[in-house]
Amino acid sequence: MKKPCPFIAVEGAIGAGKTTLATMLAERFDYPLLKEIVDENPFLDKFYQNIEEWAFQLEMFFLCNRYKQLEDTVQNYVSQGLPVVSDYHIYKNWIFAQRTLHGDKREKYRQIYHLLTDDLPKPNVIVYIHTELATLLKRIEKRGRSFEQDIDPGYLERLIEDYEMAITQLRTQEPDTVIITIDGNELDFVEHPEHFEQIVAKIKEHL
Ligand SMILES: Nc1ncnc2c1ncn2[C@@H]1O[C@H](COP(=O)(O)OP(=O)(O)O)[C@@H](O)[C@H]1O
Ligand SMILES: Nc1nc2c(ncn2[C@H]2C[C@H](O)[C@@H](COP(=O)(O)O)O2)c(=O)[nH]1
Repeated sequence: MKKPCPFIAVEGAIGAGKTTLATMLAERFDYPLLKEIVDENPFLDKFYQNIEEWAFQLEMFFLCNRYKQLEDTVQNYVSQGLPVVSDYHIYKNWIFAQRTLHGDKREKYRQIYHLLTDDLPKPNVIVYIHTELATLLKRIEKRGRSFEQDIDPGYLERLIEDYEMAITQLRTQEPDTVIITIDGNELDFVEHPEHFEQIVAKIKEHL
């Protein structure tokens, strides 16, 4: 059977190395790169100062932006049979929203999330970087975004667990999606070219 055109998403918690790896993969495979725009987000700074107060605005902002980006990606690449690599999967909206929203607001968000995303094509390959808290903290510090420097380690710890659960669920809910898990503590694709080659080889098995 003919394999579908690659639509690869790199996922993992904050600072896992998604953008770095997605950029390297796009270059290696010569695929267009779909990248999250973070610096223009007007709510992130406020969100980290008061999560309860700003969570709904922030989650809706991410959802609307990603919906627009995904719509464009489908139109420009996926529906034309062209490959693409992205540094996120749309499902991450729901992973974060379940962590940051509660009660009525979560339910409203859930309905809007499904309305917007259920009928959109999803990535057929997910490269999931699993990384421990200590590594995430180091990378967040290295990246140096001021608003992320005081992130509660407890929040990151819970996100790591949320990601683990979400990936397990996706394996069951979407058995046709290839999910490649990378140990982000052991495999250092930045410092060790041979580690990057291992990741490329694993992906190639599924293309
Ligand atoms: N394997 C790695 N080894 C060392 N530094 C890394 C590695 N992966 C990413 N980084 C660095 O960590 C920071 C966060 O990486 P980034 O790709 O922005 O993560 P994410 O997109 O998952 O939030 C950046 O400064 C990046 O250069
Ligand atoms: N509450 C949410 N925060 C999000 C979401 N997507 C990203 N983020 C935050 C996490 C980082 O501070 C920053 C950039 O994300 P990276 O994973 O690329 O480091 O934005 C979200 O959907 N909800």
